[in-house]
Amino acid sequence: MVTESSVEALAPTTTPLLTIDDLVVEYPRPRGEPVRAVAEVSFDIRPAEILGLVGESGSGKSTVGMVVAGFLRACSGRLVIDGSTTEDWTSATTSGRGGVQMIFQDSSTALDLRFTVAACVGEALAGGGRIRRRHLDEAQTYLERVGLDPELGRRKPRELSGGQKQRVAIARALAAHPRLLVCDESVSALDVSVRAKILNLLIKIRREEGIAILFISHDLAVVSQLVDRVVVMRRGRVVETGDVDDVISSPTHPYTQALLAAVPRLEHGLSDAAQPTPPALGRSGLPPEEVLP
Ligand SMILES: Nc1ncnc2c1ncn2[C@@H]1O[C@H](COP(=O)(O)OP(=O)(O)OP(=O)(O)O)[C@@H](O)[C@H]1O
Repeated sequence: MVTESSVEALAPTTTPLLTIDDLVVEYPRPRGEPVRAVAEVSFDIRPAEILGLVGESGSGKSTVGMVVAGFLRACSGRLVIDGSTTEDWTSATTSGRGGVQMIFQDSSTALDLRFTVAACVGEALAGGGRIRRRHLDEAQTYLERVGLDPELGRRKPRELSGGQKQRVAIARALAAHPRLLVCDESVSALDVSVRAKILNLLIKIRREEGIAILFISHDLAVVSQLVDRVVVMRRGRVVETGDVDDVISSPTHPYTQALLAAVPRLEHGLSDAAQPTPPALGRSGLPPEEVLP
């Protein structure tokens, strides 16, 4: 378990957990030129850091997340994760990349709806092998870790609420012992109070388990509550990167300024008394406390 002081010791001079250099991704088309979705994207993620990836729809965020998680091949570029370099993109597989787990907006896509909740988590513990009694028993501890009653393990995913399903998806991801969690619009479909609870859970996971998180969202207001640093993408390219406090208080790129202007509750800064106070993140490198409502 990573303690607060050890997380502090990891930031920010430590070797990055993940480095992406000059990533280029194209989607082939049956006819005509391929679609270039991502061009020359570079950034890194430090151990136990929460990095936000923001931008409007179609800016390439999910594409980057899918490459990081190993579900999609890049055309060129370099990805170093935990010291091992990927340049041969033909090695990307549908089973994803070791050490990285991805959680989507619709958790149903990651859960086998025929299974019980315990079996969905147990499947990850079984590592592709047969799900045994001990995996189902151990699954209960993972359900508890994400704040679910282990009794829910007997249900099928369709018998759960959206927030509960998202917790199961997180439990399943944790069961695979990732170093990095890619969350792609993972809270976007949830109502405000459930969303806050899931954000708090991600904060707890980072604090207690030292897992880094790449948090993909079009919603700067949500991102500002959670992340240490932010990468802003537009039309497949990175336009701005920085500590979230700096980017929100003094955005340098006109596109970031426009994105911020489109978020009324951030317009007058994070200290707006009408809004929940976001955690003091970024500069200190300290893990945040659970301050969300
Ligand atoms: N399978 C695909 N085939 C062809 N083009 C694609 C495919 N998937 C995405 N694209 C294109 O790649 C670009 C980036 O898409 P991507 O989904 O990565 O953006 P995004 O920022 O995650 O958007 P959103 O927030 O709407 O999910 C877009 O122009 C999109 O139309």
